[in-house]
Amino acid sequence: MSQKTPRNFFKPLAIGAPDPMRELPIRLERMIHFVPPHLDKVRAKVPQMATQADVVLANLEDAIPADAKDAARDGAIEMGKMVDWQGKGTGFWSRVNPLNSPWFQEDVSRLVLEAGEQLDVIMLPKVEGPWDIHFADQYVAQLEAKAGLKRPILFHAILETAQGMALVEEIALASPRMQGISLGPADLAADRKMKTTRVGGGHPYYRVVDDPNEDGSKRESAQQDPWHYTIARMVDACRMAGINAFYGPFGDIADSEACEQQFRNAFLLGCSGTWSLHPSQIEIAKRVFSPAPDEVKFARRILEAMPDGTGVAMLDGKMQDDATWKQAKVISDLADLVSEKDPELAKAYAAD
Ligand SMILES: CC(C)(COP(=O)(O)OP(=O)(O)OC[C@H]1O[C@@H](n2cnc3c(N)ncnc32)[C@H](O)[C@@H]1OP(=O)(O)O)[C@@H](O)C(=O)NCCC(=O)NCCSC(=O)C[C@H](O)C(=O)O
Ligand SMILES: [Mg+2]
Repeated sequence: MSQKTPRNFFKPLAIGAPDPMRELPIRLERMIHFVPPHLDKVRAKVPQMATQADVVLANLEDAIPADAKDAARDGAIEMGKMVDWQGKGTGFWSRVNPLNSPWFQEDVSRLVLEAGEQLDVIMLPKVEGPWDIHFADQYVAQLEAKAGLKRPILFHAILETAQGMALVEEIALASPRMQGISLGPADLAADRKMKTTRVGGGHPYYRVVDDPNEDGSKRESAQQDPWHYTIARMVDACRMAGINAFYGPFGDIADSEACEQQFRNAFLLGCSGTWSLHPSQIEIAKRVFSPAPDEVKFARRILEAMPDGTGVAMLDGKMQDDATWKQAKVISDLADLVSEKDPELAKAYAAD
């Protein structure tokens, strides 16, 4: 047997560690905002970021130079103390270095021992299979016990290798700590030997061409989304495991239009949120990952038309039944969550 028995699945992995969560906390996580914590100037903006973003993440991995890893770790721990994260309702996460790096052990031990009370989620990069989650799970349980934590720290895996992709379902199910999974399009592209230097988004050469025209005139063509299969599979794995799927980074900070479209495709396919690498992407993510007022109003009309969620109804010429009721519930529940945090949108959702 390669799986734990059902009774053992929810047992703490170390004596004195907190009980694993049976249900994930319901949180609004439209964007995970990346902060380079070794930069004093950017770290000073963290209290302001905490009022704007749903989640603020101290990044210790890629984009942090090797000679700044210690300073980034110190900065991450300071970030934990800069804000009353739980009081504010903003998530505080950190992305640690990979398990095979010289930094992983100290990243995790210092974060859990010195900022464990504040830390909601550890983001684990380059997860290859469930064994990576099991190792980190056991290690964090020991540290939680040592720190006397009462609330378990959750895990978020990044899909960045072909092997991780092939085992995404097993990764999603590996531990009750699993909160979600993000796409890491830059590392995944490299590992798959895709021919691109971009961080997410489309590519001008990835397209389909219309059939030839009889008059020999120029054939139309359109760009396709090279991430469609990956995101759809990630969403299925996550939702099967009862955890959340996230898009990931969009590296062309200047191209806000393409960023918005990539985020929107991910939202429509089932993702809960994305990453923001620059303050300008926070607003884009907020716009995209909050349902549109028109959609919310129509969803609520469906719920009202079928109060017990069964039967059939017609609304504006469109058939509604038990399945569309469930779709409407997804949108209406998300709107309720957004409304708790965003009075402007709450008003827009309530307006006639
Ligand atoms: C991408 C950046 C290096 C751009 O920084 P900069 O050139 O300073 O941008 P601006 O001049 O436009 O900045 C305007 C002001 O905003 C502040 N700023 C910039 N970024 C942030 C931020 N993330 N949080 C808070 N504040 C920020 C600047 O300091 C300016 O302030 P002021 O001077 O007072 O006006 C930079 O945005 C950055 O470093 N972003 C994070 C990059 C990152 O984390 N990359 C790693 C994640 S993606 C990845 O790892 C790939 C993935 O794993 C995969 O495999 O796909
Ligand atoms: Mg990466």
